[in-house]
Amino acid sequence: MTPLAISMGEPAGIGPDVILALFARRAELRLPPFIVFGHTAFLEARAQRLGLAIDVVAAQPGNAAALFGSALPVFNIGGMVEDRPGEPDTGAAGVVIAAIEQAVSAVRMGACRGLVTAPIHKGVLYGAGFTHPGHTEFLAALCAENGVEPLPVMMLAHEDLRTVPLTIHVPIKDVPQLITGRLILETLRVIARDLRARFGLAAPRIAVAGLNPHAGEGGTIGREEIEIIIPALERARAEGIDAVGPLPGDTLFFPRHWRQFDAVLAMYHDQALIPIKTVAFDAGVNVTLGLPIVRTSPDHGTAFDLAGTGKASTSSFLAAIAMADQMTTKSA
Ligand SMILES: NC(=O)C1=CN([C@@H]2O[C@H](COP(=O)(O)OP(=O)(O)OC[C@H]3O[C@@H](n4cnc5c(N)ncnc54)[C@H](O)[C@@H]3O)[C@@H](O)[C@H]2O)C=CC1
Ligand SMILES: NCC(=O)COP(=O)(O)O
Repeated sequence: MTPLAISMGEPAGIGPDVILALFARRAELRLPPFIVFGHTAFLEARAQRLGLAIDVVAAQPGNAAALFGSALPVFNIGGMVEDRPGEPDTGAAGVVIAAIEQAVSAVRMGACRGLVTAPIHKGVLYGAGFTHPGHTEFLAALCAENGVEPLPVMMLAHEDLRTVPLTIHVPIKDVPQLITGRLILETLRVIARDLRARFGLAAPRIAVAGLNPHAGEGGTIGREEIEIIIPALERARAEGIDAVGPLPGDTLFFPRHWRQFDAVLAMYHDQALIPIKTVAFDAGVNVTLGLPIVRTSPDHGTAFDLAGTGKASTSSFLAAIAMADQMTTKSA
């Protein structure tokens, strides 16, 4: 069976802990085979620290499934990575970045089915010269065809609540300038297409939040709704996209309201992520739409405070593996 690819993420964080903890329970959880793109010696050391009796073996995607029953298959990325939980080191950034690059390459070549990324620490990578805001944009760059990048769309998904931030990791002061009719329309196209293709929803219905309090209160508390969002929604509806809005962001996430929709397009990061992390921090999945590959991730970050302790919850990572498995099995 073609394995899933998992990128190791920030070594000072909980990503490696959670991968190892889940691998240790792979039979009980009936996990699909996966191969970790990371550093073998580091993963051995972290497993030992956590008291997990795991054999770590250098592998290739082609033999990962056969090894998975007896040892953790790792596509080794050369470099120096020390087992120092909670103590990030920019010296390991090259391995973290190369792990993502190699994993994407394996998925694009068909050697792996889909990609699950463990969390990276953006501040640490920026300190080492990484210029992409996060995985989402980096993955789009890695998936460029003839120099043209696909529009990557971040979705946080849990059961029937799915939220999408239109603008992602940008300062809040820049948000109004970044909200354009074109970005709204193109994002809605990606959401509608991937809700059909990846989530199997035949007729997706998308709610769109306003930017301003009370969605601008008829233009008296801001005019972005009237000047930008409403015209974009009219164009989307003319293309057959079932988009409703702009709806006030504060009442949209009242369960009776969001349950009427298959996804909510929010205008900025926290408007989209606070609701899902409030109702489903343990089981939310970050899935990137718009890419030619399947990519999922847990909704949490590196949690330096828990790294190396064995106390991190594995639920969200498990949900991310299950979603990648389901999406790639369907399309296989
Ligand atoms: N996909 C990714 O690569 C993501 C990366 N990050 C990055 O992670 C770093 C830290 O971000 P924070 O805002 O501190 O968020 P965080 O999710 O790392 O931690 C927030 C709080 O939640 C707790 N927590 C997180 N995951 C947990 C788990 N599995 N089990 C139990 N408790 C858990 C932490 O202990 C902490 O108290 C940042 O650099 C951020 O950019 C954040 C989200 C996703
Ligand atoms: N807040 C979500 C997050 O930080 C994940 O970003 P990305 O690395 O998936 O782009």
